[in-house]
Amino acid sequence: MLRIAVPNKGSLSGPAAEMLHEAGYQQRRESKELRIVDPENEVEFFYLRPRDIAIYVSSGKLDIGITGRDLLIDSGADAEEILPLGFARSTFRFAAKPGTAGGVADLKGRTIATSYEGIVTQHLAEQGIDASVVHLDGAVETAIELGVADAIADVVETGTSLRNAGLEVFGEPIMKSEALVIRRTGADAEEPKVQQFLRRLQGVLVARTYVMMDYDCRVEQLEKAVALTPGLESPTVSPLHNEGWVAVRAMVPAKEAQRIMDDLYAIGARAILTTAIHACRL
Ligand SMILES: Nc1ncnc2c1ncn2[C@@H]1O[C@H](COP(=O)(O)OP(=O)(O)OP(=O)(O)O)[C@@H](O)[C@H]1O
Ligand SMILES: O=P(O)(O)OC[C@H]1O[C@H](OP(=O)(O)OP(=O)(O)O)[C@H](O)[C@@H]1O
Ligand SMILES: [Mg+2]
Repeated sequence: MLRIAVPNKGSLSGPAAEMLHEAGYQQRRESKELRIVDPENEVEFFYLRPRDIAIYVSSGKLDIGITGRDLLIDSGADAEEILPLGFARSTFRFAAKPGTAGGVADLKGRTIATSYEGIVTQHLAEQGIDASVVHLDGAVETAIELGVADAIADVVETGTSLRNAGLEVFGEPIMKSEALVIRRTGADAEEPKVQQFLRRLQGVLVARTYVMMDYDCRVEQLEKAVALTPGLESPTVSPLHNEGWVAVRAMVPAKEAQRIMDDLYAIGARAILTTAIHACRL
């Protein structure tokens, strides 16, 4: 049975459960459940604090886990990413009151509050900056106002939390994060159960990113049309009863679907339809 760590709270937990559900796995019914077994799929899910997941996975007691790249790196645990999942995207940045700091060099001798002490300490060491780091559990934006720190280092997504606290980012982003599937560093990459799990999640990612497009076009326009919709391998082209016409079917990126439909229409394609993909194995 494959043993998988899943975030039990916070920004990662809802989207992770949703993705696992879309991949056909049973998920817990109520938020207090700590562990469930999905016998049909031969997996067991452990609902753990997002921060602890890399540590469990690195211990080898759990095979894989879902966590954020920032949490993985911050933990210092001996685990590595094997599949980025495209949700909980964020950057990790320094921020301070406007005008107090222009770059990381200005942090020399200052105090920085953060919930990600590992990332910040490592980054400051790499930059050769001697500064103090204060660990806080959350809501670090308030630390400056209350005089606990001169600057903060925190997760930034929309920037709303910083704006609300009257703070401004400075310096280059320290890292970009998103949700990941992780495993113990150097664990068997070919393990069939792990591979099957990854294929299912990849199927969800593809189903979310692509739509299926169908259209009819004149044979003379086929080359131009196929250049607009090359598909993943190559589009399916079938004859139509009307001579001189073909039906074409190809996967296209969902974000580009409307533009592609306009371009196909402009070269004479008709009956252009898109349909959602619910699941797939490439
Ligand atoms: N507003 C956000 N937008 C996108 N990702 C976020 C956001 N806040 C946190 N994350 C990501 O979520 C992960 C942190 O999860 P965690 O549950 O520890 O914190 P949280 O989502 O802030 O929840 P809480 O602080 O309420 O416990 C990190 O990978 C982080 O990058
Ligand atoms: O740039 P934004 O879109 O505002 O998102 C970033 C904020 O979201 C998270 O805070 P959360 O609400 O989880 O509170 P926390 O600080 O207690 O973790 C994170 O710690 C930032 O404060
Ligand atoms: Mg938080």
